[in-house]
Amino acid sequence: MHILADENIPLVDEFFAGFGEIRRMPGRSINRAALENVDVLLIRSVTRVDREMLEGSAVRFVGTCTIGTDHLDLDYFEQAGIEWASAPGCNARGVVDYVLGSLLALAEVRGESLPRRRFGVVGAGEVGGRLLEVLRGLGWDVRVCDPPRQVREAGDFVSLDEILAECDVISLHTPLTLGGDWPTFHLFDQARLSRLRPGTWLINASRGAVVDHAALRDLLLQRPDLEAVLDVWEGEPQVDVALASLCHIATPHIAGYSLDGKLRGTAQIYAALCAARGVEPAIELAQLMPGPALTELAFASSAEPAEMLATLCRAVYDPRRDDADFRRSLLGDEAQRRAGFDLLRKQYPPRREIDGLKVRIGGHNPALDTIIEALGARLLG
Ligand SMILES: NC(=O)C1=CN([C@@H]2O[C@H](COP(=O)(O)OP(=O)(O)OC[C@H]3O[C@@H](n4cnc5c(N)ncnc54)[C@H](O)[C@@H]3O)[C@@H](O)[C@H]2O)C=CC1
Ligand SMILES: O=C(O)C(=O)[C@H](O)COP(=O)(O)O
Repeated sequence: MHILADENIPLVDEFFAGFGEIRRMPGRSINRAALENVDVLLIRSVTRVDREMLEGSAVRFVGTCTIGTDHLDLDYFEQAGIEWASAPGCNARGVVDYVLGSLLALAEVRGESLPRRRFGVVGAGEVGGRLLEVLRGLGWDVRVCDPPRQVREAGDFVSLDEILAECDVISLHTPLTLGGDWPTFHLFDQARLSRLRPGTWLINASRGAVVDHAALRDLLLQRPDLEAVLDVWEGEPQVDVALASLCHIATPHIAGYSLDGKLRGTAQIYAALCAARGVEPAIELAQLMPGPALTELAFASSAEPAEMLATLCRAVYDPRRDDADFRRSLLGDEAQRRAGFDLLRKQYPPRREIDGLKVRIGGHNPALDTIIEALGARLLG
């Protein structure tokens, strides 16, 4: 079996060497010509895989080590009988940690208390669903908009109009879709953006084109009361530099880049290929996952809850560092900026997830216990 893999997929040898010969390439360079004799294609989000690329090739399995599938022509895969797999939920926790870090940064700079805000989560799947759980666990006021789920199940869902009218933090977690009943391309267009409540914070760590970038740029120029956090960009690796300079946090599509999330993505595709080939999985992620550098944090029971929350989150991940690195990369010309976008992602330092934390409290304080539980961290006895 011949496997072609994006060079940025970690642990490819450890998981896939038993299947055959592995060749690696930069994901953006994978094209039709590169597929000669390739049976299995392992990619990330930067490789568009469609009929034009695959027709006439030997590829019979496409695995994307990502949550998103908007870079795949799934209708064509179905027609052509090509098996495929994505990695649902693999890096969802990383995105939640990114949103938490962004909220803490915004609260600090605006001098605001997060529990006083009303949060709107748009899209409550793997990422939005986990975010919702954490925010509600913290006792914060959250509204959820997810029309596809709303038609399938009971729940306290609200419309997008209600989110716009009632929420002053809006976090977007939908897939990027062009068709269907609830398309999300430019879901936040000029008309919807203009309805943001005074002082709203808008966070997009889903896909760039869910927000109309030109409209957001114009709005931010007119409305200094608003704050934006963008991890994803229309047309990335090209970035609207003027828009980035207006954002409070701007990052190069790394919200989900926890080490745990990346390794889980590879492991999920390995499991899917094993299932597709009728092979019993022989490799376990737990054996390959390194231990975290930060093993434990300890607080006195007199710790102030809001400060403990910020300390816990920032000890594991603070997106302001990624924001600073990204802004420096935007100082070059366009070619340098595009290269910088990819390089920051390729050389991303290991980052762990907040729910892997172990926390010790010296004494009893139920408010602190609630925070630890909401974050999914482990309270040590
Ligand atoms: N920035 C990053 O590093 C990462 C970004 N992502 C992106 O985050 C997004 C969410 O990922 P998941 O939660 O795993 O996806 P998911 O498919 O599990 O959940 C998406 C949810 O959005 C809902 N939805 C669909 N259309 C909607 C609409 N018009 N309005 C409101 N809700 C709608 C769906 O019903 C579903 O519940 C995707 O775009 C994914 O590609 C995922 C991981 C990392
Ligand atoms: O999983 C997803 O979906 C994401 O957005 C990933 O974080 C994207 O990572 P790359 O595949 O672009 O490395």
